[in-house]
Amino acid sequence: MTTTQDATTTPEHAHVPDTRRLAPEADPATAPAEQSPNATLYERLGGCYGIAGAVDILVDRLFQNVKVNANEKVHEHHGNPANAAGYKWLVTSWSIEAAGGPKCYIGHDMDTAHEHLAIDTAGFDAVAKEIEATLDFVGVPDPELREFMDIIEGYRSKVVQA
Ligand code: HEM
Repeated sequence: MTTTQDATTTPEHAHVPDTRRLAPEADPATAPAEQSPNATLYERLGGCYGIAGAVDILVDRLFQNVKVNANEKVHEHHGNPANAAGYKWLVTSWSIEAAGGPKCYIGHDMDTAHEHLAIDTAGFDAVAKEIEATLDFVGVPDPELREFMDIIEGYRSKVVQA
């Protein structure tokens, strides 16, 4: 027997969970239930769950982005799916610290991390576009989105070394 979808009901899968809204219930330690008016950007982005959720999507997109991977040295890293999990951890923890959250980043500073990659302005712009599009995609409000993009822009001169 086959079942038919009732057009008047919303199918289960149509509901896309908002990871930022889930954060307080999911992890009260990192995302306070009540946000004070002077909450850090880290808190306003939804704490560890909000940031990790965005980075999960971002890194998958970066690994597939044609402009980002036009740089052969970048592609040596981003072209290998085995690098995804570790890279997601590093970018998540870097972002947590950059947004004013707890100290947890164990990777290199931004100069050292990118010095062997010969990243040019076009490469940086391609990544910045993906970061902005991803924050928008997961529903980060405009003030928080702008604040985080200003932080990213502040690292341009350290990352662009070509
Ligand atoms: C402000 C912007 C950026 C941030 C915050 C950032 C963040 C990071 C972090 C946290 C790491 C890990 C460092 C480590 O392994 O210790 C990393 C490595 C890397 N980044 Fe970036 N990145 C930025 C821009 C870019 C751009 C524009 C590209 C390419 C066009 C890029 C490509 C890479 C690659 C390929 C690696 C891995 C290098 C390796 O392990 O050989 N990044 N980045």
